Parts: sequence; C-alpha cells; structure tokens
Amino acid sequence: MEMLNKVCEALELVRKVNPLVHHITNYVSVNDCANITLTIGASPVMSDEIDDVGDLIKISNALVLNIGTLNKRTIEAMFYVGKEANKLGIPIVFDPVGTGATKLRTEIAMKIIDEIDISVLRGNMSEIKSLIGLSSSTKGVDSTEKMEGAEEISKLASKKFNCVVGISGEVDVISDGERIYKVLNGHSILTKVTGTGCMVTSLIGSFLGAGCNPLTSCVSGYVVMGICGEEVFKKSGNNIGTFKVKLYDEIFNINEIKIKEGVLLEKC
Ligand SMILES: Nc1ncnc2c1ncn2[C@@H]1O[C@H](COP(=O)(O)OP(=O)(O)O)[C@@H](O)[C@H]1O
Ligand SMILES: Cc1ncsc1CCOP(=O)(O)O
Ligand SMILES: [Mg+2]
Repeated sequence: MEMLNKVCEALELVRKVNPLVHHITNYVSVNDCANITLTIGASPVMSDEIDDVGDLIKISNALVLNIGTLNKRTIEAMFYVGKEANKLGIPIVFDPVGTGATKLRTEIAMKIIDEIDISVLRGNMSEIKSLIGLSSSTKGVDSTEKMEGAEEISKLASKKFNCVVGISGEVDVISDGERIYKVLNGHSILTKVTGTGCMVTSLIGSFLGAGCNPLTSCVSGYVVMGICGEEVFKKSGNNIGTFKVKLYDEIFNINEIKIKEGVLLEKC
C-alpha cells in the first residue's frame, strides 16, 4: 500500500533530518512530549514566553500548539508564534485539548483555526465534534463520544478547516478532505496514561518538521503510537506505572520491519 511506504519513508526521514520542533504545550505532559519527540528522532524545544518564541520559531522546522493548560499569557504567545510560523512557512499541528468542555477552550480553539494556517488538527472525538458545531459531551480532556461517523466527521472537519484532521480513539480516523485512512492499531491502556494524545501530536509535529506532508505525518503519528502501545502491552501487560517508560523504549526502537509486521492501516 502506498501510504504504508510513505509511513516507512517518514520514519527514515525524521531520523535523517532531526528537525527542531517548537512546542507551546501543557504543563501536564510537557516532559512526555519532549521525550517522545527525541525518541522518534527529532529535537524538542518548549517555550511559551512571548519574548522568546519569535527567535525560536526562526530556527524551528515545525510548531506544536496544544491548549491543554491554556492561560492568558500562553494564549497570547500561541497567536504570536502561530502567525510568525505562517509567515516563515513552518508547518503547525494543533491539539485542541478539552475543546467543548469549557467556553474558553472552544472559543480559543476556533480563533486559532480561524486566524492561523494549521497543517494538522489532531484531537479526540469530543473535541473535533465540538469544533464543527455538533452536540458533543466530554469529560474534561477525555472523550465521551463514540467513534460512529468518524469517517464523515473527519472529512467534514478537514474541508471546513482546510487542514488534515486526525480523530483518535479505538480506531484513529484521518482525512485530508478527500481521502480517509483508518489506523486500527492501539490498545485501551493508552487511555489510562495521561498525555498519549499530546504525544501523538508531538510525533505528528516531528514528521511535519522532517518535511513529510500533513496527511502522511498524521497517519505516521498514529501508526507509531498504535503499534508501539500494542507492543508494550504485549510485553508488559497492565503495568501502568512503567508503561510510559517502556513506550519510549519501543518508539526509540521502531523500524520499518516492525511497522510492516504490525500495521493495521485501511484506506476507506
Ligand atoms: N479504546 C482504545 N483502544 C485502542 N487505542 C486507543 C483507544 N482510545 C485511544 N487509543 C489510542 O490512544 C492514543 C491517544 O488517543 P486519545 O486517548 O483518544 O487522545 P486524547 O488523549 O487526546 O484524548 C491514540 O494513539 C489512540 O489511537
Ligand atoms: C489531564 C490534562 N489536563 C490538562 S492537559 C492534560 C493532559 C491531556 O493529555 P491527553 O489529551 O493526551 O490525554
Ligand atoms: Mg488530548
């Protein structure tokens, strides 16, 4: 399958290019995002100070915006650096954490999508549904929505926001407005460790920074997290405390052979 080869090429490319990925992200999973960026072969830098981000984005290859613990100061920095990234042609992945749960999150996420050119929007079903104006329930940062209709919703959201949209869940669904891919890899244990969605977003940022296109970057992020999450569970079972550390090991050691053996990727 053509996309599978692109995912393998993306892995090779990120390790060759070693892109710098600038993050403005949340203080819950910031360290996990930095580590996951390193494990895939990119380099992370985290900064949300408005007097600092303008210089950093000039030397970065991609930008991750994540509103998990947004506040007035980081919101201002996100708009500033997002617009600078657009001027410089640096790709952006946006994670609208908790959208739908609060007015502030929904309003800021909508404004980011409206004013900043985003390459990939990645969130769970509750977040994406709320952004396209569908009624949606949430549990804070976690989804309480079923994945039913995810194919159409991802396509609709992609067309509406003019970017690739990746909806995560038991099956991850990705669309560029025309094509739809499904990644069936993953394990429910991934929902028991905080920050796994944020980490997928950092993986996507790493692939974007390496020069991969938004669709390939998004599919690759989900494939890597899905296969590696499954693998850690197979080896270690329900040992939640050590899961994340083993996930780093697994992602660091992912290769083309393991991807081709383990991948469950479908084109709709
Ligand atoms: N029920 C599930 N079964 C298998 N994998 C899942 C399940 N729910 C989520 N995942 C995986 O966990 C990762 C994070 O997704 P998710 O928990 O939906 O994001 P978020 O943490 O942003 O809400 C993704 O790689 C996704 O494929
Ligand atoms: C628990 C929590 N609260 C604010 S951000 C955050 C982390 C969310 O991470 P993810 O969306 O990857 O589960
Ligand atoms: Mg999330």
